[in-house]
Amino acid sequence: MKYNVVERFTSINGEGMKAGQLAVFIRFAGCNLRCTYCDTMWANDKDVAYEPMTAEEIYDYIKGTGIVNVTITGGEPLIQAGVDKLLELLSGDESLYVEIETNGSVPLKDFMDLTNPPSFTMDYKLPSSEMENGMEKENFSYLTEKDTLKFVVGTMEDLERADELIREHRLTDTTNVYFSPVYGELPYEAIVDFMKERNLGGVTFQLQLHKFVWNPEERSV
Ligand SMILES: C[S@@+](CC[C@H](N)C(=O)[O-])C[C@H]1O[C@@H](n2cnc3c(N)ncnc32)[C@H](O)[C@@H]1O
Ligand SMILES: Nc1nc2[nH]cc(C(=O)O)c2c(=O)[nH]1
Ligand code: SF4
Ligand SMILES: [Mg+2]
Repeated sequence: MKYNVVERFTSINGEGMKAGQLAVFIRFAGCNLRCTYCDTMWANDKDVAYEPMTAEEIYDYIKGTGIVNVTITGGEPLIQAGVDKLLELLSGDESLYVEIETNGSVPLKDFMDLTNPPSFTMDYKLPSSEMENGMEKENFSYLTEKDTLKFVVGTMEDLERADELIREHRLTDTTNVYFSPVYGELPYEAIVDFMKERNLGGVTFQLQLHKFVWNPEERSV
């Protein structure tokens, strides 16, 4: 079994609960969605160059870095054939903290009986992504305090929809809820003002750190 790896690199994690910490990134090719704002659409091009790697080769690369935080991303990692086998291998190494960045369209129930499961950082695609119809709402019930639900917000309509979902599904009671701005869209102050007006105490506002350390277009950072 080989996986189509378009990027493998070390950096600081720019997002989520491990933001600011060193992490190893494995980025897979291909995605089943086409978000309007995607900053990694190049990885979803049908002709994108990739390095075929076995699960063992990926594991050896990760261990060779000496970094314990691992982010498996893409593209969409959970549509990769045999990804459960890779996750099983990685989950066998208790010294690793494995995070999966996933787009909310793939049923998480298929990954619930992994020993030592990874931390799922799951998007819910809001209206401005034009991909909300692809969302698997049942996934909300699989997210726990070890996971993250990320709302990437580009418009005030996105914020209103996120607030509606947070309240309807009581999301901040069960998982870590993040607001992350679509880069260059809404003023950050507008998002914080919205959080204050709606008393969204359980939500974490994040910025993609790597887009402030490097050029926002830079790859492998
Ligand atoms: C490139 S995606 C790959 C993982 C998965 N396909 C997903 O969408 O969650 C990684 C993260 O970057 C976010 N992202 C993509 N483009 C962005 C942008 N222009 N501004 C802010 N976040 C963005 C996605 O929403 C997702 O949370
Ligand atoms: N530094 C850095 N941190 C990240 N966290 C999640 C990323 C992603 O593209 O999934 C990412 C990324 O692309 N770069
Ligand atoms: S799901 Fe993720 S990789 Fe796919 S288009 Fe959207 S942001 Fe890009
Ligand atoms: Mg990224």
